[in-house]
This record gives sequence, structure tokens and C-alpha cells, in this order.
Amino acid sequence: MSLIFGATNLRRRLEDPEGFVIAPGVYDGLSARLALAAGFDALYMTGAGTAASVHGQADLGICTLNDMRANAEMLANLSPSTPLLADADTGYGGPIMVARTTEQYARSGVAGFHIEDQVQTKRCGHLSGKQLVDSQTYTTRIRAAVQARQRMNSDIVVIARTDALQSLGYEESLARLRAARDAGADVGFLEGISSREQARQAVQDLAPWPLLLNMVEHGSTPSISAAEARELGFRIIIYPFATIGPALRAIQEGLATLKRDGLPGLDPALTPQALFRVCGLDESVQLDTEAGGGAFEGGVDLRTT
Ligand SMILES: C[C@](O)(C(=O)O)[C@H](CC(=O)O)C(=O)O
Repeated sequence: MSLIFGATNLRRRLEDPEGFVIAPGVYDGLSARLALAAGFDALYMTGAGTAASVHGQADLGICTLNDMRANAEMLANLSPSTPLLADADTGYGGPIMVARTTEQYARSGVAGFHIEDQVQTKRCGHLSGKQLVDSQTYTTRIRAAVQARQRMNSDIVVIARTDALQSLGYEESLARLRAARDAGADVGFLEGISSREQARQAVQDLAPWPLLLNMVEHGSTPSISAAEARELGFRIIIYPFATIGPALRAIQEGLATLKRDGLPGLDPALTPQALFRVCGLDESVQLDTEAGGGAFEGGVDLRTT
């Protein structure tokens, strides 16, 4: 049986009129492993989460193409048939850099990525004061991505994001998305949707072009569940903070316990083996054994007497 890679898998799901993709945000190997173990069949690499975890920095255009590609490649290859959607910010430069971004993401196993119309010194879409490039520069970014995809004959899905809603309003945002669609983008992404009515309207105005909903809770967008997003007509929903949010709170709580008690006080079931099992310990041991290596003949579990 041959493996269907994430990009082809994602493209097929978008071609199926009933297809709907639910992608929790992941930012590192552990969060991705946990999302896969929980049964999600698509992942989203959040740029905000990558900036926070790789650099300890806010989502202010600090990650480079190299940072993003390296993280995306690791995440995409934990389960190569599971589509990884990835943030590609502004594409990291002019058309030449956007083409390189597309090529590098495709070769790294990314299934789909979004490119936006903010200036290079971008910020999170749910912060105020965003600045935009003009519509022609934006369309050029999208065209550069689409042409790179076509040159490679890759299935990678190009997602056109606009951040224009905040400063230029709905009509200009839709004009930008239509231009991106006409330039060959596969999916549209209206950032910072501010109401359910607007969400429904955007889907209708751009139908049958597939749209992605960015579900950032406590940002500009009301809380819309996966079932509701599907009913509204969206084809993809991403939740950028689905894993980094709980991780942040749990780490804070764990550290408060450590500070107070001088011990982390972990759940007794949380042995080193349990952690490593989430990260493929048993598969690695099996691989070693099948290759004739003897390193794990005695197993890895401590004997309790
Ligand atoms: C989707 C996003 O680009 C991300 O990096 O995950 C962010 C999420 C966020 O910082 O709120 C965005 O919406 O700009």
C-alpha cells in the first residue's frame, strides 16, 4: 500500500464537497504527538506558537523562513500522511522569496500554507495597528506561490489570507480575496472575522471557493465551534492556541507547585517511559529490534521488586 502524503490528502478532502478539515494548532513535537494521539487527522503549525516556543518571542514577524520551515518539516514528518497546514506569514520577501518559501514548504512535507497581505514587519492578526501592502503587491505574492507550486507539480494547497478587514473593511477584503482566487489560490482566509453574520456572508460571497476559519478565542472573532463552522459553509477550521494555551496554564501551575513544595509533584503515572511513549518510544524500540540491534533486549521499563 503506497502512502498518500499530506498535501494530496488535503487536496482530495477539499475536492470532496463534504470534506471538512479540523486542525488544532501545534507548535512543537510534543504538542503535535499529543494532537495525533487524540485522533486529529490534520494539524496546524501556528506561527505565533512557533515564535513563542522557538524564540520566546511574541508574534511580531520575528521568525524567519528557516525557523518556520525547520519547525514545519519536523511536524509534517511525524505522520507524513496527516496534512500539516502551516503559517507562512508574508512569504518572507518579494516574489522570489515567496517562491522559495513555497518550494521549501512543499519539499518539507507541508500540505498547505497561508500567505497574507501584511507588511513584512507583521503582527498577530488579532492585534490592532496592522499595516498592509497594496493589493497588487499582495496578488503578486499569491501568484508567486501558485506559480512555484505549478512548476513543482506539487499538490501543496495555497491559502490566501487577508488582514484588510481591520483597516480597509469588508468590501476591500473581499476584493483582495477575489484577486487572490483569480491568481490561483486554492483557499481563502479572511482574518479577524468579527461576527457570525460576516462569516456566513463571506462564505456566500466567495462560494464555491473554499474558506478557512481562524478560530482564535478571545481575539476579534466570536467563538464558533467546528460543527457551527461547517454549518456556516467553511471547509477548514484552525485553532492556533489549542495546545499552547493549555500548555501555558499547565506549566504555570506546575512551576507554582515546584516553587511552593520544592518538588514538581507530578501525576504518578507520568513516568519517563510514559512521556517517551507519547513520542514514539515503542516504535523506535521495534525499529531497532527489526534491524537486528540488541540495545533494547531487556526492555526499558524499570523492574519493580
Ligand atoms: C493564525 C496565526 O497567524 C498564528 O500564528 O497561529 C495568528 C494567531 C494569533 O496570534 O492570534 C494570527 O491570527 O495572526
